[in-house]
Amino acid sequence: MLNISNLSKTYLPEKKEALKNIHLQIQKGEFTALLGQNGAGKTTLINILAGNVLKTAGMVTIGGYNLDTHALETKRIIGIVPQETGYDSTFPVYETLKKQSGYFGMRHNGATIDELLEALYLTEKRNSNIRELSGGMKKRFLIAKALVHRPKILVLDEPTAGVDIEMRHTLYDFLLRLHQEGTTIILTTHYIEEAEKLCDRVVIIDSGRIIADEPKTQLMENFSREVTVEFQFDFELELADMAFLNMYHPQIEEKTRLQLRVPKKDLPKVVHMIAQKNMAFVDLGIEKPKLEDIYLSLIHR
Ligand SMILES: Nc1ncnc2c1ncn2[C@@H]1O[C@H](COP(=O)(O)OP(=O)(O)OP(=O)(O)O)[C@@H](O)[C@H]1O
Repeated sequence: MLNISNLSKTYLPEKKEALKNIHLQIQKGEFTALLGQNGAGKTTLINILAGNVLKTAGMVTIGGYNLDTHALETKRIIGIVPQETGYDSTFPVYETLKKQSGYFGMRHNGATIDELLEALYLTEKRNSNIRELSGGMKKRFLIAKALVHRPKILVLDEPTAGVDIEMRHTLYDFLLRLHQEGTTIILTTHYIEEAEKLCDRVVIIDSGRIIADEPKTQLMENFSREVTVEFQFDFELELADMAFLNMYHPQIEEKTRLQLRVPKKDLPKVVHMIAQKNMAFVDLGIEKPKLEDIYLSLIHR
């Protein structure tokens, strides 16, 4: 669906290398998170796909069309939701979406626009000037604008930044529905829980390079070889009595909870070691690392 090879971008005149030899293949129907710190190169990549920034080297095909030779065709396949909310216009919402449809030769898609306005909670604002929308409404308007031509791929550059929590969850539901209906989605975000909740693949960019690209479950699996295990007892514990567990870094919380860091393969052994000491626990919890921990450990590696 999207094929990026040897993609590089150097901004002149400072010769800032924003992307360094990027390779990325996105299959139809994937929901991919593109993560990276400020300045990692995410927006540059999206702007290249949108045709707003010229690449320095490499090849991009979108839905089989080469971006260099078939720019117009690529625009029909992809919908881009830009990061900035500086989008300003004195035109009304509905009229702008209608005009946007016109660019793609879609003249009778009033029903699609109505549906989008409804799903994005903008129906009441259909006749308002875009300038009068709040930041969060503008974001939703930009999503509608990217979708009026029913693109097969939707790319969103931090769609939920500055959007309140309730509306963020509404957007998650909207994106999940869109994905279920077959749209391929690429999402950049700084909210790791967003990637965790929505995406099935995680690509991490650092200083213009892809440093991780894996199915989310695989990435988490690779990093979750060690888990935190917490045993709850109904009597008070002494750290000195836990020396037999020293290799698992024992810690006592609120006198009755014992926390250990245990490689997964040692879990049965640890339970056995505790049972052998006649320490009957009343509850047991296992905490796997979160995507956030994995992300931080990768970019600081
Ligand atoms: N027009 C430009 N001219 C020169 N340098 C630029 C330009 N646009 C971006 N850069 C630089 O390229 C690098 C990548 O920037 P980019 O905006 O792609 O990062 P990002 O990952 O989207 O960051 P953020 O999370 O802050 O949006 C940064 O060092 C940035 O300063």
